[in-house]
Amino acid sequence: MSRETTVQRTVGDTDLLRVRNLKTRFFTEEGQVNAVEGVSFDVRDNEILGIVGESGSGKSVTALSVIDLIESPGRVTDGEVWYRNPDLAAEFGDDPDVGIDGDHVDLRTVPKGVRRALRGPAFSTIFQDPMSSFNPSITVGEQIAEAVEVQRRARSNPRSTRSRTQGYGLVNYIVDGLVPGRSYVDEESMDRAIDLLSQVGIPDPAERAEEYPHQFSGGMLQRAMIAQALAGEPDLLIADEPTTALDVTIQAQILELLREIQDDRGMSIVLITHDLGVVARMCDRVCVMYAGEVVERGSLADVFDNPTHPYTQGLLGSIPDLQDPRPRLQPIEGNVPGLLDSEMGDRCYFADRCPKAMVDCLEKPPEFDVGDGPEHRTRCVLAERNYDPADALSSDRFGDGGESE
Ligand SMILES: Nc1ncnc2c1ncn2[C@@H]1O[C@H](COP(=O)(O)OP(=O)(O)OP(=O)(O)O)[C@@H](O)[C@H]1O
Ligand code: NI
Repeated sequence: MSRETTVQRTVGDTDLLRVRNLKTRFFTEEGQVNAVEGVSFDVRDNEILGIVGESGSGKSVTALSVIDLIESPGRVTDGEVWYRNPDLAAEFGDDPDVGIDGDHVDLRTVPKGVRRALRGPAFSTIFQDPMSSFNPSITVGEQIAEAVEVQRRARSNPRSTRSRTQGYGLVNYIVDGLVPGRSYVDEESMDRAIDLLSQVGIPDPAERAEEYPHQFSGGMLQRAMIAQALAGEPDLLIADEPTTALDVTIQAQILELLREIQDDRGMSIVLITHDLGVVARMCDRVCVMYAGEVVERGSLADVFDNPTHPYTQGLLGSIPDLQDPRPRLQPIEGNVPGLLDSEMGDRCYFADRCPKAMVDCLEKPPEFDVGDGPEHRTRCVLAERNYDPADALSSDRFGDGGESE
């Protein structure tokens, strides 16, 4: 599917994904938590997009919202997720309920089952903890072969994308519901699994395929998880802190591997990390998140060479030496807010930690065009005016406990 998509795509249209004004809330006993607060970004073909920010800034929830994996008490309440897929666009072309824009389909408007069916062949994910992606009682090879099999059955169905994806969804659903210990993968799928294990750099892949997850080291299991994620030949791989738990040497190897597979397959990666060193080394473009918003975005050079938002400046002020194993971030003073709707208010969320906060910041800043590159945007009034100490905001202007005395 991904190859066809590449051939058929509109000339000049390089956006695989366009996320617009995405909002995700958790409805908790303490109140409504605005975890994602109107996030917009694009993922291009063949790129690695970084999403960076402190813990609790909304990176993971943003990614889960894109692939429709938010669970109760959470819900995506607003926004659009435009995915480029000509087959899907043609399939739903005459459906008045589905948003279509050229080859792009707004996934928030397609049936749930179709969306679920896209996980695997369109989008796949890897996480910090590879153990969570594997069943401890089934061999690694079998689990990867299963992913291959599901994908193959989906492809062998000659009918339309809709029935194909629905078929996939159904199979996926059935596979998910089966008890552990099954062993029905055929030889061809197992061969493919072994091939995938070898592609991600696992030595003696045929032997390793017969082992169980606990027999793998952390780095090797991370590789196996990547193999599993590649089984469906996805257009987009979402990697959420894929190397955080690994030691520096293994981390470098896994990053190298991600770079390689991205290159070889021409796929796109969204790389979520709190580590600016990783962003600098891996990413083509960057979104900086704070308190559920993208506060600055642009090319790596835009954001790293000319950071405009004081939050980005703060993060970059704390960028570590890549060779230096000491702690990664010197935290900016103060804490990420709790994101309770009742405490957020209509202001710049960073103002109470910002060394350049002004009276203007009591109003919520829009996304400004920085003007130094075609796509450099920032949610800070400093894009339009200089800091003036006469307008400085004293901490007692926040009635919400944001003062840092
Ligand atoms: N199930 C939930 N219920 C309530 N709030 C939640 C839930 N899941 C996430 N949140 C809130 O959403 C916000 C964003 O969380 P998220 O996990 O996206 O942060 P993150 O940037 O990925 O952080 P980290 O670097 O620690 O992974 C946080 O304030 C978090 O408390
Ligand atoms: Ni996270």
